[in-house]
Amino acid sequence: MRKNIVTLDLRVVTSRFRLYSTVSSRASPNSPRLNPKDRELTPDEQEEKDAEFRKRKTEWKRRQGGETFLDHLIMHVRAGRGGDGCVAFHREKFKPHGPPSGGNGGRGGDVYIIPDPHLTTLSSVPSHVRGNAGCQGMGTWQHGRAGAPVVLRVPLGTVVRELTRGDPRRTQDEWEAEEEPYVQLDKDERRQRWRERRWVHYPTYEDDNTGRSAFKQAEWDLWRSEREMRAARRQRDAAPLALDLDHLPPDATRAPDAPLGLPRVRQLGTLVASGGAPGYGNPHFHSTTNPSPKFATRGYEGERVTLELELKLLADVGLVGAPNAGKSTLLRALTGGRARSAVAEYAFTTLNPVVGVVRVAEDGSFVGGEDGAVYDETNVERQRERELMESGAYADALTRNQGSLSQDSQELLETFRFTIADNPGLIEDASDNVGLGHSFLRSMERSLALVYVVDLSGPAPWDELRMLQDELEKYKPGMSARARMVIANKADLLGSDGDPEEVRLARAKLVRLEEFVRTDMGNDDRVLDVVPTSAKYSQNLRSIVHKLQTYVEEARLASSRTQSPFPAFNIQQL
Ligand SMILES: Nc1nc2c(ncn2[C@@H]2O[C@H](COP(=O)(O)OP(=O)(O)OP(=O)(O)O)[C@@H](O)[C@H]2O)c(=O)[nH]1
Ligand SMILES: [Mg+2]
Repeated sequence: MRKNIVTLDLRVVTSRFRLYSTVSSRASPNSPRLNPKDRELTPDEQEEKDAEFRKRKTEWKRRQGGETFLDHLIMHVRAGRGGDGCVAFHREKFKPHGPPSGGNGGRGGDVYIIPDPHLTTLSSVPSHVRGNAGCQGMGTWQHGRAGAPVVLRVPLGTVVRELTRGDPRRTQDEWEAEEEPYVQLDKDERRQRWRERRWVHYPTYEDDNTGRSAFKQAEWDLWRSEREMRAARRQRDAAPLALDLDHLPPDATRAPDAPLGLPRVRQLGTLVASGGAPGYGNPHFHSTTNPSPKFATRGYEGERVTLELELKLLADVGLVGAPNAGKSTLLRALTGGRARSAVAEYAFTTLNPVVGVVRVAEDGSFVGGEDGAVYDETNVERQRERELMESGAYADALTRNQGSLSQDSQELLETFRFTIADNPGLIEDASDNVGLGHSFLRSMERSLALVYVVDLSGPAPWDELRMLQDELEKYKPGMSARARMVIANKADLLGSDGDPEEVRLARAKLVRLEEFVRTDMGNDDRVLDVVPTSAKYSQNLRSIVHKLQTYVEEARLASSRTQSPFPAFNIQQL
């Protein structure tokens, strides 16, 4: 009793303390005790803070040598374990020997995988996944709750492969893992262990159970069903999982004949590991010959699989260039500012590849590509936007829908569309993980065409170009053969003041670059196109889009010819 009072007192003290602490944390913002760090920042200070944060992030990422852009991952998945069955008997007044009433266990939780368009790298995807276990059955016929499914979200464009037996990176499956500790034991001991793992006995009845014929029969049945489960698992090995998650699953919907008002079914994606089978409660073993079964079974382990995840970005064209060449600016200009790629004057602004869609109309114009539109650094644009907002310029502005009406007419004429990927900057010796490394090039391996972006205002764009080509070759021999064009960006910086001498020098520089490309970079069958442009001021973008469209069309045609789903039609056979 004394002890209870002390506990009660303590509780009062803690609740008072809690009350006090909530009051003090809600102090008014003008209170002199407020931490100066919590003061609201002015927009300029906020901008500065953001820039500082982004720079620190870049530095951190550079120190990792690009290894934080994960496009390859080995994932170990374990589905949930099934819940154990329960041994219980019903108890009621005037009924001393009630019927068996132990509930079954719950099924172990499954593990599913689904593509998510909001993710861009595999770094947020866990490498070890465990499903939720099913709950145990309980007395009074209460079945255990099934384990909730785990849904793994991976970026759109992820390829999932199950590792098969014999692959050193694969971990044991559930049956192998269960047997491993007992390999050294003799037959009787193994049988004994198996029994311990599979059965739940009514307290003190274990020895009695094992001598009964009903138990032996149940054991034999269990053994047979287990053999079938093992065989089914082995069959699964023969057809390992292979998924190409490059399409979003259709919207979550009801079945067409479902009654109105029923909630929509949540999309779970594809099943990768199913949860373990649950154990049976003792009523399952009830029969005329065994009216009072004092045993139940335990749940099984869930499936264990090892998956290899690889992220392939689904871009038709990949931009390759040194840091600060203007790749992100170009992507934004080509997509009318829709692709959200950060642009800033410091190197390695882009940390992960970003994909944008270029939509081309019949007359060669493309959505958003007005001549002379300016795509400045992202923070400058944000600042300008904020100033407009504060000046009230948006008060009478058209809404987004009204504004896009004029664009809609253009979109109606859209005849071709392709995707283009902006990449982090590539520098010399990226293959030794300098800068951001070059692991991001893996996602470019399958793109139909590569485009070099160089800074024409730099001292020697040709050296930059040679370095880019060498790095591509170091990453994968033959990769540079996929390059089709050189974009000489920042042409606006040359001869901009109209001085004829400057203009002449700029022309000479471009001619020298073209000469270099023709003599040193072309392969036997084709010479790369060289196009001067200014991504920032949207100059000469139409011809770039036209050329890109031609490359993509050619490559799509070639690949559809090589992988035709229809066998060649032979008229002689008719
Ligand atoms: N004058 C001029 N400046 C440009 C042009 N294109 C880009 N810039 C500027 O060059 C700087 C770098 O541009 P980004 O687009 O971030 O370059 P990036 O190649 O994506 O750089 P990383 O992401 O760091 O590899 C920014 O300050 C841009 O405003 C251009 O055509 N003309
Ligand atoms: Mg960039």
